[in-house]
Amino acid sequence: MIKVGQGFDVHQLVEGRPCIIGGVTIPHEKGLLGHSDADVLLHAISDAILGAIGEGDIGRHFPDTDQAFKDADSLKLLEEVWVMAEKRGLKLGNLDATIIAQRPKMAPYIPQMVEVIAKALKTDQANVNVKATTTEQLGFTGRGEGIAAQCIVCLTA
Ligand SMILES: Nc1ccn([C@@H]2O[C@H](COP(=O)(O)O)[C@@H](O)[C@H]2O)c(=O)n1
Ligand SMILES: C[C@@]1(CO)OP(=O)(O)OP(=O)(O)OC[C@H]1O
Repeated sequence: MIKVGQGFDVHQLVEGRPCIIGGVTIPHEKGLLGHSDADVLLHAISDAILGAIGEGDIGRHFPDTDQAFKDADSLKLLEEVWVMAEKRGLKLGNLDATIIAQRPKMAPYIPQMVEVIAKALKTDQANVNVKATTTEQLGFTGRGEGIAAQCIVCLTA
């Protein structure tokens, strides 16, 4: 059995917040705003997994109206989502994710993101691909107002 899912998320970039992406804190003059730590990449991955198993999205499981998730570590949320996939007898086939950001430069941090994500999903790093693109200064990402991420996953029984 093969299950596929896709996820997409956006968070605003503001001053006074840490810039945490893929479980890695990246030095930057702005950080991502959210109820949780606003890790846009881990949210897109979580939503892709939840999509693959027909379980809606992270807002359904970890509501932003619940103080329990205020400043929540999104890596812990991803680990909880992964338990739901494992309970269905599923393993990660592979995932492919894209961070959409004009700045900061993600490339130096991507190997560490892959390591963190592979560990959370109990898989080989070869099954996890993370990449980044600018939008050539166009749109909200291009103006540095926010960062987006998207992900597709393939889960196998
Ligand atoms: N925030 C980003 C955006 C891009 N990269 C890397 O730079 C390459 C060129 O980006 P383009 O948008 O001009 O295609 C891209 O392939 C990424 O490797 C990055 O590290 N951080
Ligand atoms: C992650 C959660 C946790 O309350 O809060 P946010 O950081 O606001 O992130 P979002 O991508 O809007 O998803 C909703 C919530 O699940």
